[in-house]
Amino acid sequence: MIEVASVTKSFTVRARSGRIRRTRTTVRAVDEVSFTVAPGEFVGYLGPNGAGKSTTIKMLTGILTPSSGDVRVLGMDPSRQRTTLARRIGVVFGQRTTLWWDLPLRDSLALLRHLYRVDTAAHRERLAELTGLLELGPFLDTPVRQLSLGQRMRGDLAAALLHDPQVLVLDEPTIGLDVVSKATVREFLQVLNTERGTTILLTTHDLGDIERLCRRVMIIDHGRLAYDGGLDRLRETVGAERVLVVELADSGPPIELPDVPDVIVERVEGPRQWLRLPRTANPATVVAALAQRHEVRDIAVRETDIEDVLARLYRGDQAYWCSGRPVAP
Ligand SMILES: Nc1ncnc2c1ncn2[C@@H]1O[C@H](COP(=O)(O)OP(=O)(O)OP(=O)(O)O)[C@@H](O)[C@H]1O
Repeated sequence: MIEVASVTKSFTVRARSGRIRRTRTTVRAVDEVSFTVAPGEFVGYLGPNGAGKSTTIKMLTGILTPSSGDVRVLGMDPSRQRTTLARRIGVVFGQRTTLWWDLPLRDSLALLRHLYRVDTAAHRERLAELTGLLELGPFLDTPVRQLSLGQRMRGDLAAALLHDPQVLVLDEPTIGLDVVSKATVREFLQVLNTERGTTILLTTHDLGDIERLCRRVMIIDHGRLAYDGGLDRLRETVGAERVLVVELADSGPPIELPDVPDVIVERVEGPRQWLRLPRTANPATVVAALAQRHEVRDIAVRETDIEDVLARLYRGDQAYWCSGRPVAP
């Protein structure tokens, strides 16, 4: 559905070096990136600021042409077949709108019907469906400029999906939204993916989006694909720790477990203690060692926040890798 093979995109940047002299430098925004996205997948595309996410998305949608390598979306070359491709994919840039500012939302969507060449009956049916799912009814007749950010984003999603595309590419669709609007957008995307089978590539800095929606994540850093796989494997690969929250029968000093080294008590609150375990430690062994020495009332295992995992990765605590195999930075 989406095939990216050894794609590089370089930009030439001119900078002033002195009062008159200008120097040219080349920035490799995307550097030899390869991945494929199969039909029906929901993939998160992550990376720190300036990593190369938007540049990749612009190449997938034909806005930018790769400097080298090959991009195929639905079998098409996006930069050469941009118009044809536009009728088969949906694109949402959270920071921009495709809607006409002065027109009521309904009229903007009607104009897009002509651009996408959707016939009237199909448009009516699709609009009714999207109006229901995205709860557009109360503001369909409001000019776009008067919509709240959350309402506008729902309008933009409807605009991107009016022509029933097989692939949806989203660049920060929940940016700036409140918790309720975020939940509406996420629920909608989930339905779209699971019930309609729409293939979705989602770029976001919001890890809530990723944790709730994506089975697979790709991480790009300095233009290179640094990870491609599941969130769980990412936690394991980064060597993230787990925390055991233990509730003892009585308050006491920090727990000591000489048989299980590397377990650190990070917090004590009355009878409750927080034990940090390295990823390699088996929680069952720790629980057994605890039970031998203490009367345990309750125990819960807490996975490390994916935010911490990514912060470690972005700081460069780990070697670069792809598909579990380290690759040179
Ligand atoms: N038109 C351009 N000319 C020169 N450099 C560019 C251009 N577009 C992007 N870049 C550079 O390419 C790199 C990648 O930028 P890109 O916008 O793809 O990052 P991003 O991952 O989308 O970042 P963010 O999360 O901040 O949106 C950055 O160093 C950026 O400055």
